[in-house]
Amino acid sequence: LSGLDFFSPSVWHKNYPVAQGDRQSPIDIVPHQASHDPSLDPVVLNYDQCTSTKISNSGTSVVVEFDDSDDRSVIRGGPLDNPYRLKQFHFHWGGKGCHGSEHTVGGNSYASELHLVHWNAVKYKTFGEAATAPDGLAVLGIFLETGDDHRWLHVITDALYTVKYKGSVADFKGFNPKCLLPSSLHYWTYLGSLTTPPLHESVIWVVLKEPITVSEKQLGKLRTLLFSGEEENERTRMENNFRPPQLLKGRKVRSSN
Ligand SMILES: Cc1cc(C)cc(S(N)(=O)=O)c1
Ligand SMILES: [Zn+2]
Repeated sequence: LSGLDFFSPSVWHKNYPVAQGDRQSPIDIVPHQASHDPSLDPVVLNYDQCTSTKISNSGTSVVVEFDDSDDRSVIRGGPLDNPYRLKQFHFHWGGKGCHGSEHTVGGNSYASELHLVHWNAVKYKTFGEAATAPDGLAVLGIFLETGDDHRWLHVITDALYTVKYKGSVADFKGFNPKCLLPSSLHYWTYLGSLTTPPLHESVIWVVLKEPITVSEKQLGKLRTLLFSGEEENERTRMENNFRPPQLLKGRKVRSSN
């Protein structure tokens, strides 16, 4: 089995017909076609009280989970009518030297993309319920470009050996993702979906314009993860776990200032 069998966007529509829906993600963002909307407020991230709980290998990415039993860490403002509670973050990346972001900008990919997933706990009782509602989730997308080492990413990459195989989970406490934010919170926003099955059309996307910088060495450590489980005799490296851009289908992308 090649890595392709573990991550095959081109066949998802067979089991998930919504893959060909009207608000699928990711998309190619064309900056000059995005409409600047002066009514768009800045996005506000209250991550001060948030701490992580677990790190896991979901079989498609490495996921850091948070305690979302109260509003200790939320995103609000921007295009959002309510505060959305931080649930988890994860990454998408390419193969050695290849690009691996999901959203592209003017047709250009970044090396990787970080997704901070939040849910609308004002309107919905559980994450699962929010994940199927049109305004249920808000995902903050941050591009990663290669250059110098990121001074805090090593906290995550140093823990990856504990979750090498699909299905593994390990304690991962005390990590605050505010250290992964770029200096500017200027963003593009549009209505979209989860980018891996079940591809629910439940995401308000907020994609930051400014990338963060990580080193090729740090990205390479993400590729030591495996798509496969410990019991499988195939050792399939986790890489190229990104879905390509989907059709805009008439949607408008708005731009904060
Ligand atoms: C399947 C899935 C679940 C979650 C929570 C988030 C995503 S994504 N990549 O759209 O942020 C995908
Ligand atoms: Zn994602």
